Amino acid sequence: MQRPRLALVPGEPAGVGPELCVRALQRSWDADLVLFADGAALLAAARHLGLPMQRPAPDRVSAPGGSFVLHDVPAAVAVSPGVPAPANAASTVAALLAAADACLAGRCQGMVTGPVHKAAINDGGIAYTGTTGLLAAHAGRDVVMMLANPAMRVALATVHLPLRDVPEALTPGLLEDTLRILHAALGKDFAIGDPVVAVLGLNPHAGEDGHLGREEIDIIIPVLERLRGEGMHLEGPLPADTAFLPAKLARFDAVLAMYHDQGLPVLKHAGFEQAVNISLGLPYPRVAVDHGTALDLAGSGRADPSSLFAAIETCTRLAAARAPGASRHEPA
Ligand SMILES: NC(=O)c1ccc[n+]([C@@H]2O[C@H](COP(=O)([O-])OP(=O)(O)OC[C@H]3O[C@@H](n4cnc5c(N)ncnc54)[C@H](O)[C@@H]3O)[C@@H](O)[C@H]2O)c1
Ligand SMILES: N[C@H](C(=O)O)[C@H](O)COP(=O)(O)O
Repeated sequence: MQRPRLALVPGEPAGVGPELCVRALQRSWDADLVLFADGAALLAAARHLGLPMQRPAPDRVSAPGGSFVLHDVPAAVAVSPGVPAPANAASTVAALLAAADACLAGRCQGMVTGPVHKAAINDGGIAYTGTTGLLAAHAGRDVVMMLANPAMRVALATVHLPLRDVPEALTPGLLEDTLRILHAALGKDFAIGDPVVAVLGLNPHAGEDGHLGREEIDIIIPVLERLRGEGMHLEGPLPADTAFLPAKLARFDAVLAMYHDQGLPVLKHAGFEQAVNISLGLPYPRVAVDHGTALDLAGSGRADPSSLFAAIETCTRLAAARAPGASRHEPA
């Protein structure tokens, strides 16, 4: 089977993304990496880290030791590590969309992204709630965010919303679409037959039979009953405070949390370094780091590249599993 070509996008150029990409370019992978980035910021990060980096040339292939293929998306103003410039919001988004276009056109077989600073993009005048939403709108698909590490997979019914907006956003339609996308991806991308999904309640103690909130009774339970009728193996709604107890978690292929901070603190606590963020439902595999821009570390050389490395490995396996004629295997 051919090695997949993966689009690698550092994300916010003033964050740790460029230096983590430079570290990735020192290693050999089972994929060819094509950088969609500001080449000057990458070269500056390499100089700063004292790592080799060859000037990109059109005929170059990626190889360990800093040789890389570049789709150059120059930043509007010089990059200063640790200080995002709103003027660079457009080029940060343009790099993500150029990589998405390469994936949609089949020139790349997957996308790996570093962290993006949501406030910097919005301060630059571009409405942006996250890269998952950007890529979903660009592809015209409904997409589900799922984070995974060796201990667990956690998908989210709602993502980057103010907490006060969550109950209203949690409609039967949204929940049903989310569960269908999650169920299909666990089968197609992760080769799990008849996956078991734990669905959390929204309220404390899953609403305590309606005494602590009615979303479980009015929204979640009817959707679960409907989808169970189609044969999906769904447990819940479970009280979130005990759903992650190891003995329970071991029975689930994935947990669906109702909102961002219901599920992600548990996952990130259990393994920040090895966790990755996978977009389910896109026409191509997209995997991101689980951490943010770490502006406090940018330029220090102390940022841990483990999540980016795990994202490259996961995306390589997902791309290989989707390749024509691929045998089915468990990719992550
Ligand atoms: N994948 C993404 O695009 C992504 C993910 C999460 C947060 N963000 C964004 O990043 C920005 C900053 O978010 P935050 O401060 O809440 O989270 P953060 O992950 O940037 O930082 C939280 C803490 O973790 C540390 N940390 C993060 N990455 C690290 C690494 N690779 N190695 C060592 N330590 C690391 C930081 O130094 C900090 O102490 C926000 O705009 C947020 O929305 C983006
Ligand atoms: N919710 C993600 C996390 O906590 O890791 C993160 O903010 C990035 O999401 P996007 O890939 O949609 O930007």
